Amino acid sequence: MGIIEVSDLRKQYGSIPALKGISFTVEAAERVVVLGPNGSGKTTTLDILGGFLRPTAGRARVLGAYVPHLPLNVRRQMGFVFQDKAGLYPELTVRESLDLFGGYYPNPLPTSELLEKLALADRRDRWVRNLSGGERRRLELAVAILGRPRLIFLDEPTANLDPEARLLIWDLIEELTGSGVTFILTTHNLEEAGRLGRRVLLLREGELIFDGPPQTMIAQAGLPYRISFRRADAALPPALVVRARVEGDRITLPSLQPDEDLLVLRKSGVGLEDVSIQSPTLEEAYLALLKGASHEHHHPNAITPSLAGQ
Ligand SMILES: Nc1ncnc2c1ncn2[C@@H]1O[C@H](COP(=O)(O)OP(=O)(O)OP(=O)(O)O)[C@@H](O)[C@H]1O
Repeated sequence: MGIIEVSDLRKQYGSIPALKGISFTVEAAERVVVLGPNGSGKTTTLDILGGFLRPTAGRARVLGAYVPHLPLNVRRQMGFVFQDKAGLYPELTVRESLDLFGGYYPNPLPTSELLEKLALADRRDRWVRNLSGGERRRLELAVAILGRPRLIFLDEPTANLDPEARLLIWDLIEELTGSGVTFILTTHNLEEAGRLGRRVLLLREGELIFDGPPQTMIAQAGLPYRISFRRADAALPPALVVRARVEGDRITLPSLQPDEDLLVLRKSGVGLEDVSIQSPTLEEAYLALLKGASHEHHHPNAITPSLAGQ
């Protein structure tokens, strides 16, 4: 049984279809990044899985219970950082907040350990109302993990954070995954998605158009690699010269088969120096797949055959 099992989930806000029937399963200790443009249904998905929002149709089972009625013993195993929805009390200090929320759980992490982990030790006596945005986010994360949850939802956990705070959060997420915690998070930062996401769910207009590892997403987009090398005297083979971009003594060649093209180059006697092969980025793949999906999306089943097998 998966930690999360979603089947043909739909959400309609009046006449707005926010989710048009998505299905997926998440296993223990997976780290799933939900990607998609503004309004594609990411927050709606997390809200439904957290038990905060009733789906219009379809089913979602979380830790063995069906949403939206998640019993207390299930909710105690879940942690959340949601945009602008954290129930922090402005008139409490950081330490008082952790002590208060810790009281809700049978075996909370010690406050001192949380302060240390989230680099909040020197802010322990500051009122929540006076915390900076980044400090507040770190406190929200501390509250999310203090009950030792098995499943953590993070909606844009590092939005507007400085690079240091972002790294601290990435390290914490990786550490917790190592101890078996399951994460489902959203981000608009493709670097973050590539770093954290062992699996990507890509939403567009309420439809799931890709589900798989970031590397597969890059491959799926069918974008060229870039072979780059320094110019030598010999001419490029005519088959490749039409694709080459020349800048000073550096030549860049877009290539769908970099290994084959390199072989052709080497055989042709072109002296290659400083050769590098650059893969398309996750961001390029993201943009390409969304464009492909927009092309398809007037058809009733918007998942293209090549994506459907993922
Ligand atoms: N309470 C609501 N009432 C009406 N429409 C809503 C409501 N909440 C969300 N929507 C609409 O549902 C769609 C999906 O919204 P959702 O917040 O899930 O998108 P998102 O992918 O999280 O976007 P973002 O990246 O901007 O956070 C959008 O068109 C949004 O306007």
